[in-house]
Amino acid sequence: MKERLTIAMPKGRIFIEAVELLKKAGYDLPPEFDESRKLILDIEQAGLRFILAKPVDVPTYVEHGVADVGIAGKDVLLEEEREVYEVLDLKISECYLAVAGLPDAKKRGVASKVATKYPHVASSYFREQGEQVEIIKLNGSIELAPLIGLADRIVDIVSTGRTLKENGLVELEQIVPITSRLIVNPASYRLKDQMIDELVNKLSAVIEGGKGQ
Ligand SMILES: Nc1ncnc2c1ncn2[C@@H]1O[C@H](COP(=O)(O)OP(=O)(O)OP(=O)(O)O)[C@@H](O)[C@H]1O
Ligand SMILES: O=P(O)(O)OC[C@H]1O[C@H](OP(=O)(O)OP(=O)(O)O)[C@H](O)[C@@H]1O
Repeated sequence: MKERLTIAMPKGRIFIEAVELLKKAGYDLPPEFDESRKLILDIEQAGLRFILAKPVDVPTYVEHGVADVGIAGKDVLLEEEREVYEVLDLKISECYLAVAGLPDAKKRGVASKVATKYPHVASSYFREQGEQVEIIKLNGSIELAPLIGLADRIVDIVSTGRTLKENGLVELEQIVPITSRLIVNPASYRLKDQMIDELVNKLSAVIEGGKGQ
């Protein structure tokens, strides 16, 4: 039987750019890919199986080996710290993690509260800065926290800066630039090295080729 490679794809924002990248790399993805509500899609001739997961769960599927490879934002990889190899920067879904707050946030002083979807990244960052903060985990609408008095500052993704601006918040510090990465299960990397190398090489060619554009 032909060997099959299972790829964990993040639904949502990254999905469209990732599909475009795979198509440019020569993977003939059927039109149903863009429209389907199915969570498992097979491309028999190419020996590929795609599973569509919530972005934050992609490293979990790859760590457990039910997916051989996956596409995940660097933000998720930093937060989740899963046992996976990060093999390629796909240079898609660019954004960055930043500290933000109300314009007077820095003057607030001790017992500072920070709201975030990224408690691990945020606590490491403030520890490195030598600042003691209380981290409050939220799951979305992070910008609401300082407006409503739940926190003084937030750690969140910034892309266009529009969400901060429209809510009267300002960026205080940039933490780390973010792009999506190709991740690989360590055992799959040994057992399916040919298929994985082929995928990495084809994607690399597109990424390198796109640099000058
Ligand atoms: N403006 C942005 N806001 C959030 N994530 C972004 C942005 N731009 C790029 N990204 C990337 O996209 C990923 C999030 O994708 P998406 O918003 O679809 O998932 P999600 O946060 O799980 O969404 P939801 O919780 O609404 O399902 C992030 O991990 C990040 O790497
Ligand atoms: O700089 P911008 O281009 O405005 O993008 C950044 C915003 O987008 C994301 O939110 P998302 O739309 O994923 O909503 P949620 O996290 O609040 O669910 C992120 O958490 C910021 O709020």
